[in-house]
Amino acid sequence: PDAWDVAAVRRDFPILERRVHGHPLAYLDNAATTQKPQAVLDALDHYYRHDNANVHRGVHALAERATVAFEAARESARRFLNAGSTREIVFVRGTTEAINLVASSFGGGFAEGDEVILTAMEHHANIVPWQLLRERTGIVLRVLPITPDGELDLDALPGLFSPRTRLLSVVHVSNALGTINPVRELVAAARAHDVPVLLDGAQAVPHLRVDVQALDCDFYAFSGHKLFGPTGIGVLYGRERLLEAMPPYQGGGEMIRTVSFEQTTYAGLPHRFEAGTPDIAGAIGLGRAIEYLEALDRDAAEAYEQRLLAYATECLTQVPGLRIIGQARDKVALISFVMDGVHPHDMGTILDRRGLAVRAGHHCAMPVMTWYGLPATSRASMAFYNTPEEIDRLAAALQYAREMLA
Ligand SMILES: Cc1ncc(COP(=O)(O)O)c(CNc2co[nH]c2=O)c1O
Repeated sequence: PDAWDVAAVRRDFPILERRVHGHPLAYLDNAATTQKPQAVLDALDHYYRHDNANVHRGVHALAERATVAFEAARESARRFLNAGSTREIVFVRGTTEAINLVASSFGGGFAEGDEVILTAMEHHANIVPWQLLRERTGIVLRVLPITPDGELDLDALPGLFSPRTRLLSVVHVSNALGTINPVRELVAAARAHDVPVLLDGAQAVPHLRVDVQALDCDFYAFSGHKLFGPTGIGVLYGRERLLEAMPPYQGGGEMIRTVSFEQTTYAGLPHRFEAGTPDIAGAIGLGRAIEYLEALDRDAAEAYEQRLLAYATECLTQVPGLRIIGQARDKVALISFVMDGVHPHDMGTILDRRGLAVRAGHHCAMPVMTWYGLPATSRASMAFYNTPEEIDRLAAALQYAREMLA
């Protein structure tokens, strides 16, 4: 019997009752953003209805309540990542801003000729910030290749380290391929060269438990909207020792202690990296999403998703002319695919007309598409509220597309 009651979980997500083009919505685009449980929607409404005020330094009741709720969300994020201290939890807009913050503040100290190791599997959010840093500082980017199955070519990793290597920045789970990278192995390899590691956790956190102390990584980034929380809020975990030595990312209120035209002193961690009025409601919503996840049986959810991935892989493999892109041994419930004779955008439209929401395109991972010689793929990305029936509808629609267009 299923330890995972998907019908009960689906009742937590109002939007899943929607119909699209006259069909029940089958939302299979979770890698782009996830849907939100009622508890998160209630938390956002409750905050604005009962507790809204600006945070920190407030001397009135509402400001105190808002500050307590905001900092409680930070504690939830700390607990979720098992960070050692809330001083290591910086609220950002999302994974993109988290990586830009590290590139700008931590990378700002890099010298011409210093090296950053990336991989060919990265999302643009973990490529372009390093290219912007390269333009400013003259650093060198080294790229770890991937294999035809969509795994990192680990044999090539040792040769990429040099005495000039300053950082290894790598995706934990690929949004284009679904690959789960062996991040503990990657951190151990970097540690052997005394090189810090940033992990892009955007696609990992909705599927896997993350323990930054066990991983021994130096930075970990994720977005609230991939974790059943609001958009516009995310978290950068930074090892306290490193954050303490980093200059501020942005200047303004909240991040200062004293300001004069002669000299300004900065706030301590983590507020030094949080200039301006934060996304208070977003942080509270994220904290609520984390509590929602913590109340679930995460082992059962992971096992359910893996069964769904196996079923979907079996169903799609049987569709004539369909090729799955990314066959790593360790994957989250995400399948990229192409079909001979049907462009992914046409495929997306056909599926949409049947209420099936998938993503078509390069998924902000153009180097991955280039590696496979493809302009784009279709991508079905599942969460623990998707069902085998939705996979059956997807497979039937793919068969239809094949008969109509190929
Ligand atoms: C691996 C990875 N890194 C970084 C990001 C950027 O996150 P953001 O700052 O919250 O936008 C994404 C978002 N990935 C996707 C966004 O839309 N479709 C996707 O696959 C991602 O999948």
